Amino acid sequence: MNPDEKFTLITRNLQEYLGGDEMKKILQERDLKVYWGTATTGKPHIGYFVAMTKLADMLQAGCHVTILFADLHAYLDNMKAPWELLRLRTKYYEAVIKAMLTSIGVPIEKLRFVIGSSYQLSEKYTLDVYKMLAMVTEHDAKKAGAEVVKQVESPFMSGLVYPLLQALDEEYLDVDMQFGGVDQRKIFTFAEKYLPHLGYKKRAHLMNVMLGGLSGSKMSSSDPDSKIDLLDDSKTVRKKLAKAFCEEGNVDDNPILSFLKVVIFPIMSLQNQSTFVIQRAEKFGGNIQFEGFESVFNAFKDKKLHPADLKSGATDALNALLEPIRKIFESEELVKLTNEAYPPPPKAAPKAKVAKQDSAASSPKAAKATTPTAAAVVEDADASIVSKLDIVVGKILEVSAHPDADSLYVEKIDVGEAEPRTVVSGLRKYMTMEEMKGKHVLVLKNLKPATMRGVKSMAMLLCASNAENTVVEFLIPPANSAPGDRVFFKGHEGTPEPLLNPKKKVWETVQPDFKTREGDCVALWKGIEFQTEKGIVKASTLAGASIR
Ligand SMILES: N[C@@H](Cc1ccc(O)cc1)C(=O)O
Repeated sequence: MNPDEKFTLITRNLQEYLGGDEMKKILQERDLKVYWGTATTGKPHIGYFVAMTKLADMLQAGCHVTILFADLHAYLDNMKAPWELLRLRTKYYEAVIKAMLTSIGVPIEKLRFVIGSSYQLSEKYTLDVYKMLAMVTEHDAKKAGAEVVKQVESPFMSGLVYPLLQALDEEYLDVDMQFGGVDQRKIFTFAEKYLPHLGYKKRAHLMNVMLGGLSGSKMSSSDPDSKIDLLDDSKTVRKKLAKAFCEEGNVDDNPILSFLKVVIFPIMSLQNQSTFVIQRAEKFGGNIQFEGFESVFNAFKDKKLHPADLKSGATDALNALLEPIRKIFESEELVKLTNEAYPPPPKAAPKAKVAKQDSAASSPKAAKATTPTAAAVVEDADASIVSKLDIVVGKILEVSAHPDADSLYVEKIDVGEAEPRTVVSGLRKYMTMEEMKGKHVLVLKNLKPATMRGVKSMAMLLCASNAENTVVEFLIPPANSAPGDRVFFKGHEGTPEPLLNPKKKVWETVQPDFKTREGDCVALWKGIEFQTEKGIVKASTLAGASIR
């Protein structure tokens, strides 16, 4: 490969890169040195294939590739990985990433793997951190981390230090360029600005596209419906892809097409294949074949390729990538590591059966049959019906009076998604707009949207109210809550339904068992506390009150 060909391969399918001229200049003399870092937090999902595929390109183009397991960063970012679990998480990441690379045909012995804390605590590095602390403004540090570090109400200093260390890593890993998702952009430009202040060279930056989440926004480790775990079994993969957003003829907003474009086809091309086959039964017209991504893209755009067929082809291709990873993770050692690194929530209810059995849920008998003790939970899927509700923390961004109804407000609520949701609530009798604005609240996200006097409400605010219905107040999430934090009930954890089927009356079944506790106003379902990762949920003054 000549330098131009290398450059083309290194930069293909990227969303963006900075420092192309410098890269080209170096390529005239030698191969490039690059690193990709990952904070060892939640379990990696299939979105990571995008970066792995790119690393495969880079290796093919002669690059020296380093993978950084950024363990300290996982801790600095709001303790996404708690200190005790940090080593285990790092081991898990190492095993998963290596399995992914093997699965796409990358020879892992050609890569260098480094753990962040192995050099980030050295005297020299530490002194550089202090030097940066003395010259970076709080404003710049905050801005740099805004898309990467979890944003909370009372931010910790660790989140401000995070981008500083990421910038320094470029120097200490001795590379020409850093590669990462386009979400890293602000940290990358921060590094470009500050490394020269320390007398270090400014590096080039390469950014891959982010795979859209299956349900619309970005794929997130904390939203089980938005992501496909690398260890999901083939049936689950099929089911999740079947539900993914993929509108006929729509090529602009299509996670399935993106996945084919940035993962499947590049991997095929590295293996000198270009034919993509979608298996289809004879009675539906038999298999379909495509040469290159463009031909799939065009067929879909022209509505000659149906979403169901596209999904089916993508499912098979993805399952083929995941199968070797699943195999590797069957080993006793890795099963143990997985459980230790990601301890399952205590006494989790069996998830598998929850989905199909809810028809009986509308019968009051089924709902009342269980007692609030965790022991009663097991086996009976309906006993955990509450886990079907998708209740999350929201932040009220705006409130206005409904244009056509005296009792209603219209709010814009940030529920941790790309866009705030519009919510209509009958709260005008009970509180002022000023009392609502900026508040953290609980919202139920997966009721079927309802149009109220011409305004479509995309979620429901949960409130406590007294028996006479004269006092209504918000449920208050724990301190430091952030939009999108999910509410769960100990012993009844599960995956919420994407959208509740109104006929199954899940909300109607669960709601009568919602109460605030006598004495301390803690919100309960059948005596079990409303809880997020950060603590428990309460009403401010109403005890023994209903919740709706
Ligand atoms: N910021 C990266 C992790 C990372 C940390 C340190 C680095 O040097 C590089 C990358 C992420 O979001 O996962």
